[in-house]
Amino acid sequence: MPPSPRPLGVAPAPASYSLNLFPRRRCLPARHAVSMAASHAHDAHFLRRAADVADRSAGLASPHPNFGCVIARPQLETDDVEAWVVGEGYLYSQGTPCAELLAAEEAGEHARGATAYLNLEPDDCYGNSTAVSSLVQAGVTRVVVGLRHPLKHLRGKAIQLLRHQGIQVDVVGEDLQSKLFKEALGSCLIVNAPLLYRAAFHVPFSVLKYAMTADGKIAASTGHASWVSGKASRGRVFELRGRSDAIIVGGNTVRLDTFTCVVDPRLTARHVKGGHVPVRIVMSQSFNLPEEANLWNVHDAYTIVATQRGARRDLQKKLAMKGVEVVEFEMLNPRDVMSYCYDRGYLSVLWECGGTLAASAISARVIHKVYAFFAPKIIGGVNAPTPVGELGMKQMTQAIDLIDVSYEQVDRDMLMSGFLQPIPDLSPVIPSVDEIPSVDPEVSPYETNIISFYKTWDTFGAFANFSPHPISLPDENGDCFTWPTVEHYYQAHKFVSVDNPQARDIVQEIKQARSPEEAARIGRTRQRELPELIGSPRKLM
Ligand SMILES: Nc1c(N[C@@H]2O[C@H](COP(=O)(O)O)[C@@H](O)[C@H]2O)[nH]c(=O)[nH]c1=O
Repeated sequence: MPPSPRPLGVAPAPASYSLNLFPRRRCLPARHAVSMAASHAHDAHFLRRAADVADRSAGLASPHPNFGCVIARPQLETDDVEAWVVGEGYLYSQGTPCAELLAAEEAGEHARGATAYLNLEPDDCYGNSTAVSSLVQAGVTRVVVGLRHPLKHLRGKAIQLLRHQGIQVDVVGEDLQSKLFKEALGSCLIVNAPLLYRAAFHVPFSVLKYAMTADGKIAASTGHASWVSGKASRGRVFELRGRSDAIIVGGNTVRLDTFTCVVDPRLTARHVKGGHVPVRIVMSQSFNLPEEANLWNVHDAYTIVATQRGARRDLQKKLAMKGVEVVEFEMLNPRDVMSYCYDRGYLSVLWECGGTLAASAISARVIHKVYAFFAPKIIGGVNAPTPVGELGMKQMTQAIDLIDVSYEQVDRDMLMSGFLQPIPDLSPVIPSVDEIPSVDPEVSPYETNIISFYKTWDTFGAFANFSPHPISLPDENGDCFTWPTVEHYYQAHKFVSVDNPQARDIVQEIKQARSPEEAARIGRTRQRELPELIGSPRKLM
């Protein structure tokens, strides 16, 4: 609870201010009308604080975003800007009062003439006790917004409503352009990275977490893994789980830990009593799972087993009797499971799986961030498992570079975290249709019917060659063949029109490639090595 501010004894300040950025050291008498320019430095400071406040709802508010609201007004009696905060709040669960209402209630009369800082444009606009009505009734005269709402049907609505109520609304990157906002904007993006990724890619924000010894192993060759990382690191893992809607492990993790009686995983966020308990998802194509396991105790947490259609129906029934939900997929793969999680409203998923499944998820481009705990120990073991299995990369130059990498020591361990794909910054975004004429009458709202699909994770990424979905087409003999991806089909058809056994072998090799990346690598390499086998383009269909 911020210290209650001393009344300034002033009438609500006008909507715009002019602040003496270098106030004289002596305290001005409080009766002086407070005037302050919207100082970018102060705005950035409070916006960053709003993002930090919003982060308190991580894992609790899903599928709602993490909203934070800080209401502040200058107090000339003190240089301590923290004392300028008169109220703050965050959405602490679904169906609870919005952050703006909580902040306004805390600020009371001190909200009049103050500025409200929001990490994200509110979503609930219409009706009482909503973000907009709370700010209007509180009497704030200015609102600073970090990010417009990323969901198109909500984008720009609250901003427009607040402006219609005569409140000055400054959006970072639009009305507020200054490098001073770089860090605060970064905080606004990160605190809602799950929502931004979900809105952009239509899959939950996925984090791959593993603990690895200094010699690159996640367990001994026997599978024994208790523990690689220390207690403090495992505490951080509990926090990560507490922010996630679901945790994913492979069947091997359950089998291994249970059969070797090593650590029968529970995958619960045991750091706080009564904290958020994520769903546990086991991906197992064969359904070759133990009848008894901690994970089947649904009193700890809800458990889902994702499997291939028809796998071990007898065991499915037994687990279903224990309250485990079994979901069957035509072809069990990370992207389909993530689409399923998207449909269930999950924002954030934590993958705590073995290397095979981790590689498959990375290849399917559903992993967005990595948390790697490095432990200062050596275990050795030629067959000891490693964090990521086969990605089809044969040259180090193909390695995926992490971006926005952070390093942190956690007791004796080192935590490295980084993004595999940049946070999709949906701002500056196209303002909602009815705002466009006021923004730029020349721009038709339908200008944006051009689509791009450079990457499989673009909105229309399904049109990209690498998009992980099969296509069935007649081959040169007229027989229907199902290609794993368009890339497989494209690379193979460089060689089909040459009647040569080597060319036919290459086509077979590409057909068997386990990923579009591998198909591309084979096609390009063979094309470079044997240009004479490249056929003249002919009707491919
Ligand atoms: N051994 C190991 C990890 N192993 C992961 O944690 C799971 C067991 O966690 P729990 O079910 O909470 O006991 C296990 O299934 C595997 O996914 N994680 C780590 O952070 N550090 C470690 O040293």
